[in-house]
Amino acid sequence: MTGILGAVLAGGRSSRFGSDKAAARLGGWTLAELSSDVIAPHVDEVVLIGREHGVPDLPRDGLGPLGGIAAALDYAATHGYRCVMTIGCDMPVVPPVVIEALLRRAPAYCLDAPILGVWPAALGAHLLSYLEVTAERSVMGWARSIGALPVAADGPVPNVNTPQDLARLADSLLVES
Ligand SMILES: Nc1nc2c(ncn2[C@@H]2O[C@H](COP(=O)(O)OP(=O)(O)OP(=O)(O)O)[C@@H](O)[C@H]2O)c(=O)[nH]1
Repeated sequence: MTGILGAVLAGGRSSRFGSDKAAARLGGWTLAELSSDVIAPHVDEVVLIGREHGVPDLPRDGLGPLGGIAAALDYAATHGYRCVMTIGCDMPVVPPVVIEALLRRAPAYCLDAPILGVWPAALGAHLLSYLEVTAERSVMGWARSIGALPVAADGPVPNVNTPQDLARLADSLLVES
């Protein structure tokens, strides 16, 4: 057993964005690269999870981010990791203090952006049966069901869903999008 796997969820449809969000650029880097950089200092390895990325999703459509988390937990368990920190590829800016709070309280998720969380790798089987027996697809719903602690960010955690979100974030950081 080693430490923590970092998993950037980079699948989904990006329908509100209009093209693959993971590849959109902010200040010269892709959103997926920036989200990887957010968690990289806190984990042992970072992988991208999604159909066209490093670790494939579960072979089942329509699961959304929870399907990506299930694929990450499976990768973590089969590679000897104790737990997984997940982040969306659309979360390029997160205060380090939020990441540290999540790691201290694991299992825990960010109240303002529940895809950002730390989960024991051993929960993979639980998540698979949860996806079988419920129609619930929100990460927060599953997080509550396992008793994960909500961590308040106490500040903005920007989430890029639309080109306007990206433009606003670029303006606030004084960089190009
Ligand atoms: N691996 C994986 N990641 C996903 C999946 N669905 C969503 N995500 C990721 O989860 C995060 C939040 O996704 P959403 O914005 O809710 O959904 P989306 O499909 O990307 O975008 P919309 O079509 O606009 O809702 C993003 O980082 C997505 O890349 C999925 O099925 N698999």
